[in-house]
Order: sequence, then C-alpha cells, then structure tokens
Amino acid sequence: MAARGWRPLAAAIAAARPGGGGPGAAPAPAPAPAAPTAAALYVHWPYCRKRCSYCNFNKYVVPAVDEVAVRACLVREARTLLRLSQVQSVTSVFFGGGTPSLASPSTIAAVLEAVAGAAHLPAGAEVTLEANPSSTSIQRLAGFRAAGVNRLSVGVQSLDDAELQLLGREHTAAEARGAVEAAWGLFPGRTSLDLLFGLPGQSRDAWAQGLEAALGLCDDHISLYQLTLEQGTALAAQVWGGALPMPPQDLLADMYLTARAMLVAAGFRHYEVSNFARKGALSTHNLSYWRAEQYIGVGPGAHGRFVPWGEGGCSREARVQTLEPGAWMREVQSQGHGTRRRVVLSPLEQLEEVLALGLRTDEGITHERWGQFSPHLSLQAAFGAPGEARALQEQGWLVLDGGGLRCTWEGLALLDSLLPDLLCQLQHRWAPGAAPGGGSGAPRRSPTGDGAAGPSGVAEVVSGGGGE
Ligand SMILES: C[S@@+](CC[C@H](N)C(=O)[O-])C[C@H]1O[C@@H](n2cnc3c(N)ncnc32)[C@H](O)[C@@H]1O
Ligand SMILES: C[S@@+](CC[C@H](N)C(=O)[O-])C[C@H]1O[C@@H](n2cnc3c(N)ncnc32)[C@H](O)[C@@H]1O
Ligand code: SF4
Repeated sequence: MAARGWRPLAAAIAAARPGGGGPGAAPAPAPAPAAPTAAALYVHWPYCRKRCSYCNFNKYVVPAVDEVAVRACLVREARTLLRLSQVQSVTSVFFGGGTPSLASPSTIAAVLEAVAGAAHLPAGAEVTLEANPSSTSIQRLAGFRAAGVNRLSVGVQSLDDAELQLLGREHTAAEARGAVEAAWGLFPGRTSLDLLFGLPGQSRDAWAQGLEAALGLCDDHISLYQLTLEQGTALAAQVWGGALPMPPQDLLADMYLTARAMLVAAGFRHYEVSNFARKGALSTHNLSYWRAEQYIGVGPGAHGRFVPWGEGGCSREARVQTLEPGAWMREVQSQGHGTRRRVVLSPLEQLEEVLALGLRTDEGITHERWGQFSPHLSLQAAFGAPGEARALQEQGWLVLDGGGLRCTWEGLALLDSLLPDLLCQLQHRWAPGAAPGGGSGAPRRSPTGDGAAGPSGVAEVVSGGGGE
C-alpha cells in the first residue's frame, strides 16, 4: 500500500480522470462557501545538514543559513496568509522540512507568536516539530518545548547502522535511541517515530526485528513509510544502475502486512494507511489533511488549501509557495508572501481530494463531510448504485453505511488499487455522459505501490498576486 511521506494528492486522481478533465466537465454549481473559520498551518524549514540518499523533498544544504532573515520571512508570510484567508482560529501547527530541529527555538517561538497574534491559537492546539536524531539534545528539545512545541516527530528511519549508512543518514542507531528517549522525557505520549521499510536488500525478518526494537522505544505514535525511489537521488541511481536490489512487490506487501499485524497486536490503532496510534495519540494536524479541512502553507515549497476570503475569493484554492529559499525570501520581502502557484479547485476536484484522502483513514468519509463539498450528489448516489464501488463492497473492501464510506481492514491495505475505479465512478456520476475511458483499466490488487503525486491537473488561474 502507498506508505509514502506527505503528498497533496494521490496519483490515482490524475490517472483516473477521464480525458484528464475535471474542470469544465462539472454541470453542478460550486458548493456554497462556508464562512471563514479555522485552518491548520504548516511551516516549512527548508535546510538540512546533509542530503540523505533517498530524499527528494524540498530541502537545501547550504554553508550558512541567515536565520534572522528566514525567521522574519516566515513570520511575515504567516501573517499575510492568515490575513488573506481570514482564518480566525488555527487548529494545529506543524514545523516540517527539511530539518526544522536545526532552527533555533527562538525562530519557532517567533512564528508561533505571529500565528497567535494574527489568529486564535487555542492553548491545547497540537504543535508538532520534526526532529532529526542528530539535532535533538535535551537542551534543544527543552527550548522547543518552551517555545510552544508539544509534539515531536522523530526521523528515526531505521535502528540498524548499516541501513542508516545506506540511507545516508547523519545518525547512528544508538543516537536514534538516545533522541527518542530524550523526546519521550519531554513530550510524554506525544512523541512519534518515522520508520522506512522496503530498503534495498532488506528481508522481512530484518524489518520485523527493526520494528520490534522500535516498539521497545516507541511512545504512542508511529509512521511507516515504504521507501520510494525518487528520480535524481543517489539511492535511485544505485538501484537503477543495478548496484542494489529492491525487494520484490510481494515482499513489500508482506512487510507492510507484517508490520500492521505487529502494531495492532501491540495495541495501536491503524488510523491511516501509514499511521498508527495508541491511547488516542492521533495526529490532529495530519488528520486535517485527510479530512480535507483548510490548511495554510508557510515557507519555501509549502502547500496550502484555503479560501482567500481576504482577497475577495470565495472558492477553495490549492496554493504552492516558491520552492527555492532565496527566491522565496525576496518575494516575501517585496510582497509579503511567496505564493508561486494558485489554482481554483473545481467542485469535482475538491470531491476527488475528499475521496482519495478520506479513504486513507479508518474513519473514511462521513456523510456530513461529503455533503459539505457535495450538496447535490450524496455519497449514496455516487457510490451506492450498481457500479465499481458496489462491486468493491461485495468483495469486502469497501463499506457504505449510515456512517459514510470507508475501507474495510482488508481494503485499507489495497487502497491504491481501489482508488482508480472509485474516482472513475465519481466522475461518471458527477457528469453522466462525460467522456469515458482514461480510467484505471484492469484494477491492480497489489497491497503495495505508491499513491504519491504532485497536484493534479487543475486549471491554473493566476500566479502570485494578493500581496500586502
Ligand atoms: C512525511 S510527513 C511525516 C509526518 C510524521 N510522520 C508525523 O506523524 O507527524 C511530514 C513531511 O511532509 C511534508 N509536508 C507536510 N505538510 C506539508 C505541506 N502543507 N506542504 C509541504 N510539505 C508538507 C514535509 O516535508 C514534512 O517534513
Ligand atoms: C521529508 S522528511 C523530513 C523530516 C526529517 N528531516 C527527517 O529526515 O526525519 C519526512 C519523512 O519523509 C519520509 N521520506 C522522505 N523521503 C522518502 C522516500 N523517498 N520514501 C519514503 N519516505 C520518505 C521519511 O520517513 C521522513 O521521516
Ligand atoms: S534530513 Fe530529512 S529532509 Fe533532509 S535530506 Fe534527509 S530525509 Fe530529506
């Protein structure tokens, strides 16, 4: 199953769209926009000390970071985007990267103060910071806690030194253990571990032993990501050049199913394809993505989804900030924000996101949430009549009932191969008679694969604009 890191949309959306065209095909009017209220807020710290062999996230290794200037730009952009969105309450904040644990606690504090000054930031709101084991001294972590961070996501990746070396990580297994223990002491019940599986040459037993070791350390949240080979990375070059073997698909599926069985036996809830939580320690920030709530993206390359009420907008937009930190800073300094791309999402595109993201969770999509995005076509009308979705229900992979639409336990492991059919059916119900084809073809029933993708082919309306 797709167990990759964060991505705005599943590839299946683009793959399954007949003729590539949602925009213009939808006959129904856009749903009436709701009043501006709440949003999650993501902050991207784009710098790392070293480039890991597998990573193609938006990160930069530079000799020196002008932290005073970056801080000022993050603060300014957060204020601008909060004003443009007219968001009154920020439900969670997530500092991701890159390596945000390399930022000073004073930078984190300054951003949080700016957010709290521009909107209501409730006292108990989840504030996560991603930390690499090589920048997690107790002193630093205590500084982050004093700044307002109350959840730590530690990038452990592996507890095997040879694997860590292959991944090009800066830390050893012993350092990762030390980092988790330090995190545990300061963020009890709110420390999460990221682990990678499906590494070149990794056996099922080696993976299971690594996970067992991680469980001994783990607090109440764990994320498992299947390693994706990314174009332009050193690891992909080695594998594609024949120097390293990747595990076959059936072994990857076995690793995933083994891991979830171990975690569930240890008392974890499998609440999202890649995420497991105990004692209710679900990540509210990440849940807001999967529930298709509003979120604001601050910092180089950050993504957002919100209605820009403050600029007179009344439709949900997908936004991406300028990737390169130097260019982003110049834009923030001159116009208050570095938004590079703004796309108004059509009603169908919004529903595709609701479907593809919502089905990643064990709660699925409630009738109420669907209705907020689709007042005219109910879940029942879209997926209850004979068709692909009904067939998936009969096969035991999908449930549509009084609660809404969700995957069964078996279906969650197969989501990537179910989605193309569901998206295709949604498109046909939305616009009966729209051009057929372009869908998934024969469904793949593989419990591995990758749902990662960039934003789908949505219509670009304008770049930049909306400054201070
Ligand atoms: C892969 S997820 C890991 C989450 C972690 N397992 C947890 O439970 O908190 C986090 C990464 O996704 C990316 N990310 C998350 N939200 C983003 C957004 N709004 N815009 C851009 N990147 C984002 C960032 O690279 C971030 O480091
Ligand atoms: C972009 S990193 C940022 C956090 C931090 N710098 C770190 O490395 O731990 C967020 C998570 O994305 C996941 N990730 C990055 N590249 C990946 C890849 N090629 N395949 C699968 N997961 C990946 C890793 O598990 C990592 O913990
Ligand atoms: S530390 Fe994290 S963001 Fe930086 S290169 Fe490694 S995986 Fe990518």
